[in-house]
Amino acid sequence: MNYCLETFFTSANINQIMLFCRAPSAESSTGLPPLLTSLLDALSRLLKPTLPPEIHSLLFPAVPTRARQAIINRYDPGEGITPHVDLLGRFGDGIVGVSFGSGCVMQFASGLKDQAYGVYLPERSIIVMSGDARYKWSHGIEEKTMDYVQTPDTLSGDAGGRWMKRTMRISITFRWLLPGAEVVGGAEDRDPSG
Ligand SMILES: O=C(O)CCC(=O)C(=O)O
Ligand SMILES: [Fe+2]
Repeated sequence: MNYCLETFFTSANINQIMLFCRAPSAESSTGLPPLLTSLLDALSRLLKPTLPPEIHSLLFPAVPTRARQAIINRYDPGEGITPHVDLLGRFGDGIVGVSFGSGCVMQFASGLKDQAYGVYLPERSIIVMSGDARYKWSHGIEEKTMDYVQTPDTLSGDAGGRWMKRTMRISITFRWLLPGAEVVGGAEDRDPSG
């Protein structure tokens, strides 16, 4: 969190940073900053026991052959992101992200099924999107300063949920760039889905 604030979010009007890294074999690739590389290593380690092996190797291949993007978003309380599916023409399957500083509810909606769910992403939690979650469901964050959350202790009883106040949240999300998509430029590069 402090690294991001000191390195990237040095002024109030910067709230999104994108970093790109080519596949290791590519010439002139400097790679991601060491802190993000260590974060990826930690995610790989932490998720190994829980993710299905094919999803784990999709996210953390032994030898990456594709270019990767890290997108870092900063949200002050009350800010959010419009529901979207990450750009189909730019990003591949397998998205992994971490919340820092604050939790928030992420809304998932499926137009096809006419269904919507809010999922609380606690601070320091990891989210993985793949398959239908990546392609068929939109995700977004409502512009709120608090989220009403049912916690495990309230789910079963009738005590209801709890209001969780948002503080500044920084998310770091890693996505694969589709072949050719590592060539950056043009108006579409700044959009709600990054
Ligand atoms: O802040 C987040 O966790 C989500 C960011 C996101 O969906 C995006 O940048 O495409
Ligand atoms: Fe997204």
